[in-house]
Amino acid sequence: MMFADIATEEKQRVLAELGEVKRLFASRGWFAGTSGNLSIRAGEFASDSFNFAITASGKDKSLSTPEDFLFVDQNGSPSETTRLKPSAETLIHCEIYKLTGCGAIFHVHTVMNNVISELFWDRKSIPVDGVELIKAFNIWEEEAHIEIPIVSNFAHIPSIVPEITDRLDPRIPGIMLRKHGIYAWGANAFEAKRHLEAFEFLFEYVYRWELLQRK
Ligand SMILES: CSC[C@@H](O)[C@@H](O)C(=O)COP(=O)(O)O
Ligand SMILES: [Zn+2]
Repeated sequence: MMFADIATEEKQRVLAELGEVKRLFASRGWFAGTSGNLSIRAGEFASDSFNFAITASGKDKSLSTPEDFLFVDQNGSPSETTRLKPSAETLIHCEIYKLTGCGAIFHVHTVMNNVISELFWDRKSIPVDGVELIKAFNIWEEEAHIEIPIVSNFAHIPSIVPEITDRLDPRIPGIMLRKHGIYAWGANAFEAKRHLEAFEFLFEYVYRWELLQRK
């Protein structure tokens, strides 16, 4: 969908929702040292044509300013003239939208997600066994076992993308970057937030349980 064809109200809705999520996550300390980025799609999705609003790069995300977000297209290029720079990790958002057709993507760095990504790096995924909160991912089997994929982290962002393409599991609405952070997505901001919160809960559960087993 062309950016010019998206209604002004839809663009305003997306910016308002992003602002709200950003403030909430900032209050949880989820944007340490300018880390993290958030995006919400605006308008219709086609795998080769879509637009989304994303956090501008390198900003203090605990502050709210008129220059917090900009719209980009499916290639990560600004949809309109702006002096703002999109997140350095915009290409990861582009790829996740393309692969899933989702409506929102939230990325945060936490100590817990960094520790757990290194703890399970050898197996390239984080195992979770039968924890109730797996249901937040719409997985309803009794005692479900899931594996949350972990991919390599490179300073050169385009190098991270092929591994995401390869490892993304359609059942699991998130992917971990090694010693970097989690990307979680959903059909809309409500769902992406639910998924992100569930991931962080499960990471802490798995970490604590793992420590108890090792005693
Ligand atoms: C300042 S450390 C975090 C960054 O390197 C990056 O991983 C990140 O999440 C934020 O980058 P940004 O370009 O602001 O979206
Ligand atoms: Zn990051």
